[in-house]
Amino acid sequence: MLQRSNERYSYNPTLKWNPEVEDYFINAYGSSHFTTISNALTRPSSYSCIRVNKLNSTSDGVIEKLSAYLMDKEGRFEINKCGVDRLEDYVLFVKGSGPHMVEYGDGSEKCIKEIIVSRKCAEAVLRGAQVFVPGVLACSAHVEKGDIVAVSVAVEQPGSVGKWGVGITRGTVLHGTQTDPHHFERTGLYIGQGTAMLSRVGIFGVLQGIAVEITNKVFDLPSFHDVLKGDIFLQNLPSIVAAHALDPQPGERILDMCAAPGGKTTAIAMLMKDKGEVIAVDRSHNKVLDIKKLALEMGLNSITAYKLDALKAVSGSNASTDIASPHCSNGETFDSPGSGPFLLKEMPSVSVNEIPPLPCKETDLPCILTQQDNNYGFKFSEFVKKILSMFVDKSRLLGFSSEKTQRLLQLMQLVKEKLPKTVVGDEGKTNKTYLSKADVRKNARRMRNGPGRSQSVGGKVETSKGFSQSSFDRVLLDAPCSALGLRPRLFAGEETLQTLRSNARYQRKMFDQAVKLVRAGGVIVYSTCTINPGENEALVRYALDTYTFLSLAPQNPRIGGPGLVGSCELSDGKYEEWLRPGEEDLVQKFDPSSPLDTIGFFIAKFSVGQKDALT
Ligand SMILES: C[S@@+](CC[C@H](N)C(=O)[O-])C[C@H]1O[C@@H](n2cnc3c(N)ncnc32)[C@H](O)[C@@H]1O
Repeated sequence: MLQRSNERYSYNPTLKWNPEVEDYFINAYGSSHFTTISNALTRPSSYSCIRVNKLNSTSDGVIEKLSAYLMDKEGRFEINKCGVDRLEDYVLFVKGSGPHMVEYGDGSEKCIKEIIVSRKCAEAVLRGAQVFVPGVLACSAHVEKGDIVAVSVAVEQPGSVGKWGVGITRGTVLHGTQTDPHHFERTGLYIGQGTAMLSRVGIFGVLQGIAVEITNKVFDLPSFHDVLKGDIFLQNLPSIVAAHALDPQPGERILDMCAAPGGKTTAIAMLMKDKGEVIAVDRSHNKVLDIKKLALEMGLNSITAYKLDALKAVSGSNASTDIASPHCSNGETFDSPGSGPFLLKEMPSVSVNEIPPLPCKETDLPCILTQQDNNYGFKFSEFVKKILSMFVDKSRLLGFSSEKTQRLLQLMQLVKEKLPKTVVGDEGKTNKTYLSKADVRKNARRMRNGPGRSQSVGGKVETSKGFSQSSFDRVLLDAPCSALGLRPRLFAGEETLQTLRSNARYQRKMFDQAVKLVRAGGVIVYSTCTINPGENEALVRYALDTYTFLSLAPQNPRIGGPGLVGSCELSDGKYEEWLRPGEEDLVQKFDPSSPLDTIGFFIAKFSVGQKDALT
């Protein structure tokens, strides 16, 4: 048996990149600096940055309330004002610690029980979160509620045909011996130890809740889940700085083009003292609900949120949308479906009883799909994929990360609940019962909007048809991007030069819309949470060269470093141009390895002169 008591596992991950991307970054940053950045990305920032909602009357004494909350955590966390000019009176840093050596085991000679979590789950744990049920991939046999478990992470490994994969499926049982097929993953990267809040059966039997409460963490940062809701907001320092760069004034009309979950939208509304109009749009229905919920929690009335594709933000605009959307900073994958005719119309009838009981394992999926095809003589797999394709980026459909699988399972459950009740006869012929048109419409709405919608604040989301040209004083484009600045990051190999360039094309199309929407004399702020110059400095070059009436404007506060000057030759022989001398100090680039210890981030602020007829 594998004995883990008193063994020590140091936290020392190496970030894996696609080799082409690595070469490109080395060219941009220099070899040793890029290694430093890459290493910094594998660690969380050493502090949590908290924005206090000054406008909320209950926020009085929030520092005291926060201190009391942190004191309850055995006084492990120090709280300080951030010390940055203009942010000093409302931005706090809560200092964490790490990496720590964790002693795995309960001190006894017994074989240690373990769980393996998905990478996304591990990244959240390293930032202070607990392990939630959907994040658990595998678990030792016989784990019971209250057991001490060691938590490790399944990081993507090179698989067959050049693809990356975790090589482990949800629900896997770990046997604790060296002959366990998952021994390799189990000797992987350990991120802490905690107490199981559910038994093994429970963990794989429910869809949500805390699976493990982490007690010994490799990185010790507090969890702010549900703490002082409405009074404080956990936000990265550069995001707060981006809202300041926009410099919104009370009474103005502001557009936040990619706004969900609303971190910067609410920061902007606060800076405007909630006077004026902040229009926040996002293309995802559920995410628009998130913005509305946050605005309501914070008591901000100046915010109006709409569902809108920012590529069509100018009313009457017919910008092409045939470019794959980047996966954005918050790990967004499930966008709500578009408004096209929903597939219930074409939905075949299925025997409700035959849809496999949930939960089932990811490995079961191909089997379920084929079985259903065989059983019913229609392509059940196509049916499920069709539903899925409305929620996830098609190109990543086959990736089946644990979150996606979980979502698929939820969807299948929903399908099961909402399908017309049919009975399969002896000969396999179906006797159909039909739903009324109203039921069909209601079901379609439920499936489109997700099960939680009726519980959400506001429930309804308005779709905007776009806005008139030059109708905003200021526009923030916090663009969806490759998110290669987010920390901690345990794997980066999924991004290729091709995906990075596709992101850049997408961002330029969005920027074109921003330029049309802002008035002459107004301001555009462009930001990303990536260190990729193709999505940052090259966007600035595109903007300045395409729209000669734009100029880079100074930012206040400016605490980030300079942008990259120069250009680089790409693999297809084309050149990517970055900044020109003199421009570098007008943008701010947050380097994750700098003493500010932030995520990687980029901000450019443009002043808009007299627009020419072409825009
Ligand atoms: C970087 S996140 C925005 C974070 C947000 N600004 C904040 O501070 O909380 C990018 C957002 O862009 C949205 N998005 C992606 N493509 C979009 C599009 N075509 N139109 C509108 N929103 C889009 C995503 O849904 C995601 O919420």
